Amino acid sequence: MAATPQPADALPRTMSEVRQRVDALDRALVPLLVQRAHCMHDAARIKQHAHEVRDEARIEAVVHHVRALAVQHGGDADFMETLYRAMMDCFIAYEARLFAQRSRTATDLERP
Ligand SMILES: O=C(O)C(=O)C[C@]1(C(=O)O)C=C[C@@H](O)C=C1
Repeated sequence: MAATPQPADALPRTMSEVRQRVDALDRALVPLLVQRAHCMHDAARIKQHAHEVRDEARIEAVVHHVRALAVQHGGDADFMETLYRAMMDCFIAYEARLFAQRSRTATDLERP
């Protein structure tokens, strides 16, 4: 998502150009998402009880934060909230799986 609208002469004219831009953004995004997923390993190691994995108060705090960040970067707060709620559901499912594995093996997980 660009911080400011692009000048008309810099706008992509073809789908190939649009997709090149999307691919470049994904190359930047995926490593950050991998790092975010690594935080779930840490959370699954630190949390003591399965009911702590989903933390509604923290979810609302993250949503509040990313809505403000979206606006700050010229984006749409409602879109960012929808994206983050769906994404956090995925992270929570991932963390729950890690927590269950940890509980089964009764050993602390190491970061990959
Ligand atoms: O902050 C936590 O407790 C986390 O485990 C991280 C995270 C997140 O994806 O940001 C995931 C699960 C919780 O429900 C809240 C937030």
